[in-house]
Amino acid sequence: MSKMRSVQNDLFRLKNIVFIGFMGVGKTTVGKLVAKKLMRDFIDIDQHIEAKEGMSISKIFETHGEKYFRDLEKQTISDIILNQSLKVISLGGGSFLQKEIRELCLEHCIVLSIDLDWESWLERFEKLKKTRPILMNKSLDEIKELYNERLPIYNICNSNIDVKNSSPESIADYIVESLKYSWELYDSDRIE
Ligand SMILES: Nc1ncnc2c1ncn2[C@@H]1O[C@H](COP(=O)(O)OP(=O)(O)OP(=O)(O)O)[C@@H](O)[C@H]1O
Ligand SMILES: O=C(O)C1=C[C@@H](O)[C@@H](O)[C@H](O)C1
Ligand SMILES: [Mg+2]
Repeated sequence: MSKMRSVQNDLFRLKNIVFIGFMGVGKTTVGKLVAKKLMRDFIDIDQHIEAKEGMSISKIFETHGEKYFRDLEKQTISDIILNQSLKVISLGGGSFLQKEIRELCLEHCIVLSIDLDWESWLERFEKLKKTRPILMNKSLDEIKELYNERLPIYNICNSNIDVKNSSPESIADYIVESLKYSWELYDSDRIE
């Protein structure tokens, strides 16, 4: 009995891994670590846009408005996903709300949602509020409403990762182990 790796399996292994989730849950922090552990290149969409535009996300919102940023986000993500493979990509927290981005990611990538409960998220709020324009000028009640509104969208994914009380390193280890397991499972299904 020999183990044959099919073309389909090779394609599965080439897929980009995409992290989604609410602002500040750790997509950038964990994505970078996962990329390193899998020896893949890492792309953070917010950082990519900042470099391309030569200004911070806050400044882009301030100068051009949110619509301009959302269009840029859609264009950037589509271009990367349709033209690159084997990457680990962390999306901006609001991008998955756009239907086109969601459909593209779900069709072409492995989509992992990083989930952090509201109480744990609140502990990070002070650190986040200066650099996330969406959090500025909003009361905590309004932010909680936004958090709850977005939850069902982040649940449209291939897998949810609950990160409460875990260090970035241990979250990344867990994700890498789970991915390797699913790749092996896929292999063993194909024993001929
Ligand atoms: N597992 C963790 N435990 C404690 N702090 C964390 C953890 N993961 C990330 N952080 C901290 O939380 C903050 C936000 O993390 P990060 O920038 O990775 O979030 P993000 O999901 O990429 O946010 P955004 O959607 O705004 O890009 C950072 O200060 C980071 O150091
Ligand atoms: O959740 C959001 O809407 C955002 C999250 C950040 O990653 C940035 O993309 C930007 O601040 C908007
Ligand atoms: Mg980020």
